[in-house]
Amino acid sequence: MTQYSRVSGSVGLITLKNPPVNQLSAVVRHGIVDTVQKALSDPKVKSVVICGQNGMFCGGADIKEFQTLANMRGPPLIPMIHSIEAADKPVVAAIEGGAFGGGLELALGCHYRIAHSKAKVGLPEVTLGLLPAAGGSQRLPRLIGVPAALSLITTGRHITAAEALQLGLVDQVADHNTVDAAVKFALSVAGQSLDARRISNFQCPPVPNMDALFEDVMQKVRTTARGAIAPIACVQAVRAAATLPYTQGMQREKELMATLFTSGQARALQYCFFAQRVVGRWSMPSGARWDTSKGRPIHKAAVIGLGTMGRGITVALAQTGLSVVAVETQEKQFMEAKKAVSNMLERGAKRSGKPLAHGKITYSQSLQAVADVDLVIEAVFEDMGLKKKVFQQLSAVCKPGTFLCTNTSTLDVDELASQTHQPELVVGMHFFAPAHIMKLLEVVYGPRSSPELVAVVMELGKKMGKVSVAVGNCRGFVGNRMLKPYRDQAYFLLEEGATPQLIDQALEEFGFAMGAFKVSDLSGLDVGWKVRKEEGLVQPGGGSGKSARIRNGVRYSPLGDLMCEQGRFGQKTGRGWYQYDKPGSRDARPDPWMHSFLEEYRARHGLVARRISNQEVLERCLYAMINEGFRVLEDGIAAGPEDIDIIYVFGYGWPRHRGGPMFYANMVGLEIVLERLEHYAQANPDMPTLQPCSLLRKLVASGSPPVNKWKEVIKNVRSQL
Ligand SMILES: CCC/C=C/C(=O)SCCNC(=O)CCNC(=O)[C@H](O)C(C)(C)COP(=O)([O-])OP(=O)([O-])OC[C@H]1O[C@@H](n2cnc3c(N)ncnc32)[C@H](O)[C@@H]1OP(=O)([O-])[O-]
Repeated sequence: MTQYSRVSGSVGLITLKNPPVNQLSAVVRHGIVDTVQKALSDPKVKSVVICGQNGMFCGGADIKEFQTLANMRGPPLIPMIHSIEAADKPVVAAIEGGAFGGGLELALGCHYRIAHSKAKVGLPEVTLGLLPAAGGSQRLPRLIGVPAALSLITTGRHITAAEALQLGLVDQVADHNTVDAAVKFALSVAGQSLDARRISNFQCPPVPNMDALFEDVMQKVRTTARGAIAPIACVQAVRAAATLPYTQGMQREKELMATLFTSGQARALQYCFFAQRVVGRWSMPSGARWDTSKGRPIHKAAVIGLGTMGRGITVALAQTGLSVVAVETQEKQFMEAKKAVSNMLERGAKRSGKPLAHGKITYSQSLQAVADVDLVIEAVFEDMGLKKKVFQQLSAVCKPGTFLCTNTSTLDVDELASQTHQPELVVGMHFFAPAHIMKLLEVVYGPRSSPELVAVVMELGKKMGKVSVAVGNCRGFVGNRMLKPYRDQAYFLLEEGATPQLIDQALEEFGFAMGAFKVSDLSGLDVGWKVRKEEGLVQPGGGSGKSARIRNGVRYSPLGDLMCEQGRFGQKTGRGWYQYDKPGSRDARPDPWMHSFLEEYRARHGLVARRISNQEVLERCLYAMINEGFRVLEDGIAAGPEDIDIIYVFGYGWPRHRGGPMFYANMVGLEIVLERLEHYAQANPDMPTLQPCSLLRKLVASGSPPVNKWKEVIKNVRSQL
């Protein structure tokens, strides 16, 4: 797992060999300790180079080893890195590919660092609920200063070799063979004094107003962390580096890490890391899979409809380098969209430093312009009649074999597919607004969709930098289907005595970016109203008598309809569940009007307001959503709990440090979730979404296995259906 050789006569070359990313598993740490010892005791060796095989320096500690402490055998990282730093022969890190986490900490223990120009480095431990606890939190601020170290350690962001050179994190950047460059460099520094190269001996560069700096950073981090504890511990560790001698700083680093390491948050974040990779290995109920289905290259794509979603999708496609035909038939929208897309591209280029992608887009007002494209994404208004028409036209205009995709967020993808000559070439591509920024893409296949098309779209998603999750077709797919019972419970709680701000506060304290009512104001109450009207659910004035709060035999809250009747559509009208300074403003303030509106509503329906606790808000909203998640699994709409969790983390603002709804249910305890659902279902027999799903019961009966073991139980439940 580590290879040792002597090169150029006097350089000991240590190569880390542990695919896929040369992670520092126990056997690699053993290898490093042994080979460093060998090099230092060999009189012929005057200097040492450490590199990684296959163009990758090191991806850090082996995250799989964190799952159980028992796995963490072998030499610990800290003394291993100390012994490298204390060596009396120069040690040079040759960084190709990347040096992340423990990998960068290893490099910081070396006396010199040479990076390839395409390499990236970073300390991403915070994203795994940890901190750089192999001396990284103490060495990095000593090397590059407190502000830059705080920025890297609290965000975990990866930086380029050029930025690392500018910060003084690496000493040299090589354009060609980095190992050769490092060997040459090692020969040139052999025999030189290392006193000034041991970072642990450095003082942190002084910072004016240090207390104010840390207070400011801590405040910002607390706001963005939304309850995550690792970013806060990272600030505390860097503060220790800035204020304490190295050994005491290391002690603080160790104490902070001990708290984080065993926290549920670290488990949740590490679960998310692996879940994100699991969803890439998609499968369909037909047995088609990611590794047996091959796509074909897409050279030219089209977007139909240039409203908000269509514009974002056009930008996302153009930024991958594809040629894009952007079609909008309405003159006014066409002109506005051209301008908006151009602005979005310019902003994107500025942000990323990548060249502008203007030339990639051709605009047209005619559907005929898409005749020669390989793939079309329809993004017209969310109306089944309109979408059906577009699909009929596309089927007639496009060349045979063109993949047709719809950006619908809830409508039936199979019904749209049935409008075309080749229904197997139709899938859903459910983007989230703004489509060029939001990471999630739900790829919705139907029973007839070809695996080739799913492979094409999953690959395209990857190129656009999306986290793509393949899911089956049903109303709302996975994300919006689970959102409905969550939102319904929020409405019911309002009827029972809560306020929008009480509910939102409970959800935001839990870690959601925004509570249910702020989200509703942002996306517009009129959107759901239109859908409910089409479904025949809306009664003027909300209806009267007992039936006003019942539709199709189940509980219904007309509150949203009443709000819309008053023109309260949310941010766009300056009034919604909250009030805003002016239409379009984002600063939500509680609206005293809401108090009398709710009181009057409750009086009309004979409801007596009661005190609602935060716990009840969380249990009712989240467990209803989780219960629907179990139904999604039972129905085979999602391949596994990881798919659901990744959808919620990347598309719905679910706090990543809580691992996604299904992981969270497991953390709470499935038996507790079941018991609370039974309790609420009994109290509300007209709310079927609170009736515990049979899969949840089966899992509890099977001893509540961990999430990664659910698939077995799900298979059994499905085979009995
Ligand atoms: C005291 C302790 C202090 C130190 C703490 C740390 O170092 S914490 C660690 C700090 N380090 C990090 O947080 C870095 C985490 N890693 C990354 O960010 C990226 O993997 C990458 C940028 C290194 C490569 O991106 P890419 O898109 O080229 O590739 P990809 O992402 O698809 O991964 C390929 C495969 O490698 C696997 N795997 C990867 N890393 C690890 C690991 N450390 N371990 C185990 N496995 C790892 C990954 O699961 C996947 O396996 P699969 O699914 O094929 O079976």
